[in-house]
Amino acid sequence: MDRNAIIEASKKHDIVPGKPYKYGTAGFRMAADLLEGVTFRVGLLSALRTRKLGGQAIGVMVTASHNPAKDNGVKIVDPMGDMLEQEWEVFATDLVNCSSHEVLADTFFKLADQLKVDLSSSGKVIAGRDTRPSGITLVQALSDACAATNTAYVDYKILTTPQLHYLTRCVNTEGLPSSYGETSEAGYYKKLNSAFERAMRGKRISGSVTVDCANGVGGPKLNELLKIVDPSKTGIDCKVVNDDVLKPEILNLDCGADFVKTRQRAPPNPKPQPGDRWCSLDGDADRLIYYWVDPDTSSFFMFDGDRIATLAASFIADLFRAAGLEGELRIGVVQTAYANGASTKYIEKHLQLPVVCTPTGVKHLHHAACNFDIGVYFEANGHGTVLFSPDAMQLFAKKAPQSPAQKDALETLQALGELINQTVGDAISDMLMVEVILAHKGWGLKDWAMTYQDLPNRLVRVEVGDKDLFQTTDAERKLSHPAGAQDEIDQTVKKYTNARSFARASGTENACRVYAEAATRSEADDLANKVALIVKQYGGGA
Ligand SMILES: CC(=O)N[C@H]1[C@@H](OP(=O)(O)O)O[C@H](CO)[C@@H](O)[C@@H]1O
Repeated sequence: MDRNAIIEASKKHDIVPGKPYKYGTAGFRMAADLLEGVTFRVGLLSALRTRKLGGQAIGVMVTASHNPAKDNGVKIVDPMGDMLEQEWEVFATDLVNCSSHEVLADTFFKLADQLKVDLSSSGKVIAGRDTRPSGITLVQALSDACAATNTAYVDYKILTTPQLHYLTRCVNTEGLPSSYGETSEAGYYKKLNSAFERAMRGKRISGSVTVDCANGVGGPKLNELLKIVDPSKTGIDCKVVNDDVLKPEILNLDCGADFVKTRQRAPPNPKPQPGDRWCSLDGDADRLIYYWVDPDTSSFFMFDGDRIATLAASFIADLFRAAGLEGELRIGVVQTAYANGASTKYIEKHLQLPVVCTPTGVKHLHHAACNFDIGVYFEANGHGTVLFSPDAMQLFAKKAPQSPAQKDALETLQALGELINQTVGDAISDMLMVEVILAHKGWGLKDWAMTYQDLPNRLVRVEVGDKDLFQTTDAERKLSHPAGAQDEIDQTVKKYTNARSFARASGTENACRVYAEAATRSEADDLANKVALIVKQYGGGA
């Protein structure tokens, strides 16, 4: 491998030196012009990682996020489709923060040495990007890094984030008994469609579902899937809205999962009619939020990640009982501190399932979910999935059913394991899962809404002088630094009924986040504002 080739390629994608960057909650995030040099360096890291893993392919995704002007991201996907191993996040950070092209090339060779990577072996990187034009120059930086390091490179062009995770796993399991599916976008649709039909088991979906696609990549991809879905088999009636990807400026504008979750209301356009079942994806189709306007009360009701997790966990636990598997496999739910306290209580007390709390970011939830035979994980914002361990899948296939009901439950479990994306939270796959579960339970949204009542809550973004002053412990539920801040938060929380509040530095934005919940709306709002003031006070001046 040629040092000069790396230096020359790096010069084409200069990086604006500034503050040090860290591999955050979901990869590196920053304005597109800065991200170009970062993406080149992510390519170098991937060239090392694929070789370290014996040539298994590494995925790199350039993604859409909430603010198309400022907030762009690049992240690395490991061979089985899960997030980059944490130890390697540090190496990624080291490469990104190199001060010159020469230092970068030297650091690359030094890391190869340190990690005992054979640079003469072969490696492979596959890439995907969202619908924004900035993605084109970003993947060019990636492909230049691969060329300079003799790494095979395949550009899958525009994809949803979960599709790239799917493809990464498929490439690496091709021809193996553990093959995850056909390594193509068409293979992804085929797998979903066939598992969806099998999971429905002749049940019919009642009413239509309207999917707001945030004017992001989920729109065209969902339309692709719908081309092969046969509604006569399941009764699915899926209407796709906000699927215009030709105008990048309207991505996530007044629509999408993040809009619905943070504003706690439906997108203004098109406007849902009372009683209609709606859901929203986010810009790269890895988050999902359901909602409706209750025709009886005319009030807006949202089914966020916590609700989707409880729905999935209760259905799968019922199937376990029906299949005679109780006690044989462990089901658990993984949440973050942002999960509504009422959902946690419902899972522990009503469903009688264990709950684990991890730091923010699906990489943490995913790893914790792997510790269960069936691990249901969702962030409150609608990002999550259900992981079925290989042992669990084998048991469903092998166990001899004692009755037609057991056979039915075992086959439904098997189909769910195929339908639900096993690599990462996938809004399209999760949406089909929700439709399957509602149809099996014979539930309308009212039934789903009645399972428990959310505690009123408020999430506030607080700009501070230095967010890095804020360090947390206890799965981000407490501040260890700055000294004194947590005591003040504790004293404030005590003054409210059924209250909980915490603060942490965002891993994707230059700000802190404060979450508060309490018995009433006004108490939750008031508490959030008080804690935000404490954070501001300790935040090192704006
Ligand atoms: C409160 C919240 O929604 N935080 C989001 C947000 O992370 P922050 O580290 O809070 O900025 O972006 C992450 C990546 O999309 C997502 O995983 C996470 O849930």
